Amino acid sequence: MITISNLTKSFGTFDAVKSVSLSVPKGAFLVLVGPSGCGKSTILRMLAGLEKPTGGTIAFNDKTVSDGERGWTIEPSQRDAGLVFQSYALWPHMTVSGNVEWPLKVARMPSAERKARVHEVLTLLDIETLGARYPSEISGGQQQRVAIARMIAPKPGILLFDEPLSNLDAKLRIEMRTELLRVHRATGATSVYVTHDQVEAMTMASHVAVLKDGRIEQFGAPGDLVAAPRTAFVATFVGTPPANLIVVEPAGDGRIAFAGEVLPAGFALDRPAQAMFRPENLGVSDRPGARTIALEFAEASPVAGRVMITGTRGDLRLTAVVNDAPKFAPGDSVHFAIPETPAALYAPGGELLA
Ligand SMILES: Nc1ncnc2c1ncn2[C@@H]1O[C@H](COP(=O)(O)OP(=O)(O)OP(=O)(O)O)[C@@H](O)[C@H]1O
Repeated sequence: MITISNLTKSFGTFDAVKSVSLSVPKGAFLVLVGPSGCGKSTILRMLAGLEKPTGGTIAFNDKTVSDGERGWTIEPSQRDAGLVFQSYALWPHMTVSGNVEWPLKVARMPSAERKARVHEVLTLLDIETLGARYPSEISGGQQQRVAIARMIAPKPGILLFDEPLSNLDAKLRIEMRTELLRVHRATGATSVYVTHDQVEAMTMASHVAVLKDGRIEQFGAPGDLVAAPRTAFVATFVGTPPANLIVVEPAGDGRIAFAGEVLPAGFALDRPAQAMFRPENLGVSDRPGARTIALEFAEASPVAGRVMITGTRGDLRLTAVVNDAPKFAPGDSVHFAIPETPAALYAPGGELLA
């Protein structure tokens, strides 16, 4: 179990992490996701004990390991947490087995037990035949497996991952996601995983925290975030593809105005807002219709037997996912049909209205 309470971190006058609170049960796979600079690595480094919080506390299994108010933090090596970075940082002069055995030597585990444990984790990661090789003699994907084997060898209760798959090619990354989850389950540990890739977050997490500017925008199960995004930012950040957000203004007589168009609306609006429409709720046509708006065709791509069409006009960008669509060429007009009622309405500042 991990409990983070009012965690803050300032670098001089800059607040990188602002009063973050969340709690996950033992065995959870928590993903911290958000755009570059949102503070996710700083939170992970505080969990690892590499960085002292400015305020707030971190507890592992009800034991406080960092306390910002009192200004103390338990050493990284004493926290029962293992860390894997984006760069594998294996010791080049040691074999694969030597690398994995090292933390066990440091922990003074007897030799026979050490050898058995090394064999066990290399087998778990499917690299038991590579034990005698040096890091320069194995592939990037294999090196990352060794780094993970080395982290889990001493059986830490908390596994920390900082963008561990971002150096791998796309296919290997997808394979390694499944592998990592298998290892996570086999260890029974609680994992925290940092990524800027929302697809990775949504496919791997039991719990997701979406971060922006050092704050949690929303914390919950992946499905809940997609089904009910609490802020406009979350709505446009999660989902494949993410939802459309249109700035709308009241235009009198139950109508709304956006992007120079006026359409009848199925909802009351008395001030400007951001309306969210899901890609699967928009229609596309090569001809105008009753509730359509014309955008310039940008791109089309197949997604799981359906087709995703994107159009742009100035700042407005709409994406629809439909069963089939006419063939569009660059420069064509795509007429997007807009439902009467949006899936959600957000204030101009991003808070959920309805
Ligand atoms: N040691 C430091 N001194 C000053 N500012 C820092 C320091 N470490 C991080 N920051 C700043 O804190 C903010 C959060 O950084 P952090 O590395 O946590 O972001 P991130 O979400 O992990 O981003 P990325 O995905 O780019 O790694 C950034 O604006 C960063 O410049």
